[in-house]
Amino acid sequence: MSASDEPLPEITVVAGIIRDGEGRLCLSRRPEHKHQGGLWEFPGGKVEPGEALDVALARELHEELGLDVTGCEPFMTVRHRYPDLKVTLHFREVSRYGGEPHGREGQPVEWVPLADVTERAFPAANRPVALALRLPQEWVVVPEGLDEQAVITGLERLDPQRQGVYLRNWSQGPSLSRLAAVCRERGLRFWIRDDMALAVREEASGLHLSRRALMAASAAELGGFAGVVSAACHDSRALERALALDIPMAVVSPVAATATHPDVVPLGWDGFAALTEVRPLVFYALGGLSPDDLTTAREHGAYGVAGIRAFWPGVD
Ligand SMILES: Nc1nc2c([nH]c(=O)n2[C@H]2C[C@H](O)[C@@H](COP(=O)(O)OP(=O)(O)OP(=O)(O)O)O2)c(=O)[nH]1
Ligand SMILES: [Mg+2]
Repeated sequence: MSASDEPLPEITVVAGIIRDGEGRLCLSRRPEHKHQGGLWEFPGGKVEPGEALDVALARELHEELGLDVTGCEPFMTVRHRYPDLKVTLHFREVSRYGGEPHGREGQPVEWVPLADVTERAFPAANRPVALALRLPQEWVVVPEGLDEQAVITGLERLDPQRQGVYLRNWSQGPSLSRLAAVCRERGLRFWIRDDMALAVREEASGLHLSRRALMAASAAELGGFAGVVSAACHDSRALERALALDIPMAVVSPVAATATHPDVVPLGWDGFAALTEVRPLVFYALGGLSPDDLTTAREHGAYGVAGIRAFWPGVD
């Protein structure tokens, strides 16, 4: 057996997304002599055998930063293969803690504004998490059959902190400019379908590629887009295509059965997890879900949930 055939060591790590009152993130710098030394990280460390993730995170953040963590929720999971090590990184949002973080092991610790986080040099596994921090946890597809005024009313009720919107059926046609203006004015992140020139012109936050556009796209062309490109994916072929094009976000469906596609076999959460595992993208789960499925989605490799009617603000 040659060295390259030997199985890589594998570790499970838990790391904290810790914010202060101004929304800045707590980052620390890894000591030079450690794996990925000198790079910035979300504080945390290895999970011990049989240890629950919450317990491991509280222990690590106490050891490394002197924090007392009393609440945390799943944020996202990234699986990454370094040349010398396979890591499963469970990132968790720290929702309640006491104390002020300080480097108890001599490591530099800083509060970094969200806009500056991507400037820091991170280990390669952190790429999806650095992007996810800037993305909404709910990706809302505008339902069909509404008139323009009803869409505007809905857009005005979405929460820009938590939600982004896909102007799917409105991506072409005369209403688009008016709807895009409402989104920009409200600071609501919005995606346009397939047409990159239009997405640039409307200053869209994102360009969402249907399967057909995904298969036809070129990396050179997409590289010129400053926003976030996402891809509609139903199978590993589409995901491989997205990876080859360096697309950072994928909307994977259908997780559950939907009325709109009764003939399609749903992935189920296990199928979703199998499809997304070991692929360094930011995933949204779509199909038969509601906003209440966020935690389940995050436990199966997604960062966010996507949907149509169950996410669209009701008109009362
Ligand atoms: N904490 C943390 N580790 C990360 C991140 N990104 C990333 O690739 N890693 C990798 C680097 C390491 O291989 C591994 C974390 O292991 P570690 O050496 O910090 O573990 P530990 O805190 O338990 O330290 P030790 O007791 O083994 O010295 O995960 C990240 O954002 N935060
Ligand atoms: Mg550590």
